[in-house]
This record gives sequence, structure tokens and C-alpha cells, in this order.
Amino acid sequence: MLEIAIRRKSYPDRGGQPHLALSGLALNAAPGEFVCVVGPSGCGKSTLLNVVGGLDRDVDGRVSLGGAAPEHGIGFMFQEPRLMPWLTVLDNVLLVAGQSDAAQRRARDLLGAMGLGEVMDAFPGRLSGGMQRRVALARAFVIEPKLLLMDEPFVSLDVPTANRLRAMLVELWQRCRCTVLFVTHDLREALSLADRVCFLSAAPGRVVLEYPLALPRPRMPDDATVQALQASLLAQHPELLAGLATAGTGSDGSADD
Ligand SMILES: Nc1ncnc2c1ncn2[C@@H]1O[C@H](COP(=O)(O)OP(=O)(O)OP(=O)(O)O)[C@@H](O)[C@H]1O
Repeated sequence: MLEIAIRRKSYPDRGGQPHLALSGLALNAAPGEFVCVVGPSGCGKSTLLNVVGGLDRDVDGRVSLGGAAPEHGIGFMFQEPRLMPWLTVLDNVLLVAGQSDAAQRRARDLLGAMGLGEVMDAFPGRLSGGMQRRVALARAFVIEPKLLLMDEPFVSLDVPTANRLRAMLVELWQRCRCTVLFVTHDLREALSLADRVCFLSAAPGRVVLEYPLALPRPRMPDDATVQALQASLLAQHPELLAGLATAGTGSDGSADD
């Protein structure tokens, strides 16, 4: 079980006064659950992931995974692929997994399964944006994470590429059954991926609504069922949805990979 209880998380503002980013935020996730966190820009979504992942420890609150502070077994994926340009695709993935035979096997298998077998020895600069995100996705899964933290990982991709990556993510997650915390401001993306959607208030962020989903998978943001669900949520909770993207999930057009 992932348990998050953040009393206060603040940053110093320009005058040195505390600026509250999160306040009274409580959120739990069951092992293997896929939780999407949505909320308007600036409500503290990235801050939440940084605190949960231990990248930011300056917080009044507690995060525990299986009863202990999460330290190992956390996979990350950010808005940018954050690949090392001087390392090959394979070495970028191995960077987090080590060089053991088992890690090499896992990395090669993953990259092969994700259609990147031909470019394992290429450098990231040669790859399209969609392929770079696939490498970042492989890097997140190669450690066989217990917890996967994703910060708008498919933002600013064209629709077909983003949908392909979402399908790959769900397939990998269904195999490893790690707990996922996926941050987005795109409601349809959240409704297409999650077991449960948690809505954060405007800053300082706290959970104001939890919405469990029982729709079968696979689902995509443009599915009629997802659109209908979004419409019913909008009708029931118009105040919560201010500041969220509800119309689309990226630029239309052809895939870039
Ligand atoms: N390093 C920092 N120093 C000072 N203030 C910060 C810092 N990081 C975030 N903040 C502030 O904390 C609040 C929450 O920021 P955060 O980036 O977590 O929000 P977000 O919901 O992820 O936003 P977005 O959707 O725009 O990415 C904002 O007011 C932001 O300006």
C-alpha cells in the first residue's frame, strides 16, 4: 500500500515567505493500482510526485510504501524524456538498471518488445520524439518498479503517438502490476488510463474528489465511453474541472514515429 499524508509543503517565495504548494493532502493507492492525479496548472502535481519519489524531502508529512519510506524500486517518467545524449539507447536504459547479465537481458527484451530493437545502439538525437519517449518508458520499467511515478509523460505528442504510448504503458503495467501515480491536467487521458482518478483543488493542492472507474480496458481518450464519462463528470462537478484540459489530448495529425 502506498500511503501519502502531506500536512504542508511550501516553497519560499521571492520575499522569503512560505508559499504553500500542498496542504492537507491525503492519498492512498493499493498495490498494483493505477491512480491518475488531475488538477489545474500550479496546484502542486509535480511537487506531489517529487515528494513521493523522495526527490524533495523538505516537507511536513509522511509517505510510506508497504510500511516504509519508499527508497528503492521507484520508476520515474517526466514531461521530457531526459535521455543522456552521449549514451546509446541501450546504455540509457541500463543507466538505471546496472550492467548485470539479467539487467542486460531485461533491457534488450523490453526495447525489442517496444519496437526499438533496431535502434538499441543509436544515440537519442537520431530518434523521433515518440521514440525517445518509448526509451524513457523502457527505462522506467527496466528496474521492475514497485511504484511508477509519471509526470505528464505524453504531453505535446501528436494524438496517434500519444495513444500508442498509452497502450504500451498499460500493457507493461498489466505485466508488472506496479502501483502507478500518473499526473496529468488532461481529464480524458486520466479517464482512459486509471483505476481511480483523484482530483486536486487549485493551489494549495489537496484531494477534493476520488473517482473510481470500472470501465474495461483497453480504452482510449477518444472512446465514446470515455467522452460520455467526462461529460457526466463535467455536469456533476463543473467547479472541479476549471483549469483542466477536456477537449483533446494533443495535436491532431500523423504519428511522429
Ligand atoms: N522550486 C520551486 N520554488 C518555488 N516555488 C515552486 C517551486 N516548484 C514549484 N513551485 C510553486 O509551487 C506551486 C506548485 O507547483 P507544481 O509545479 O507542483 O504545480 P503543477 O500542478 O505540477 O503545475 P503544472 O501543471 O503547471 O506543471 C506553484 O505555485 C509553483 O509556482
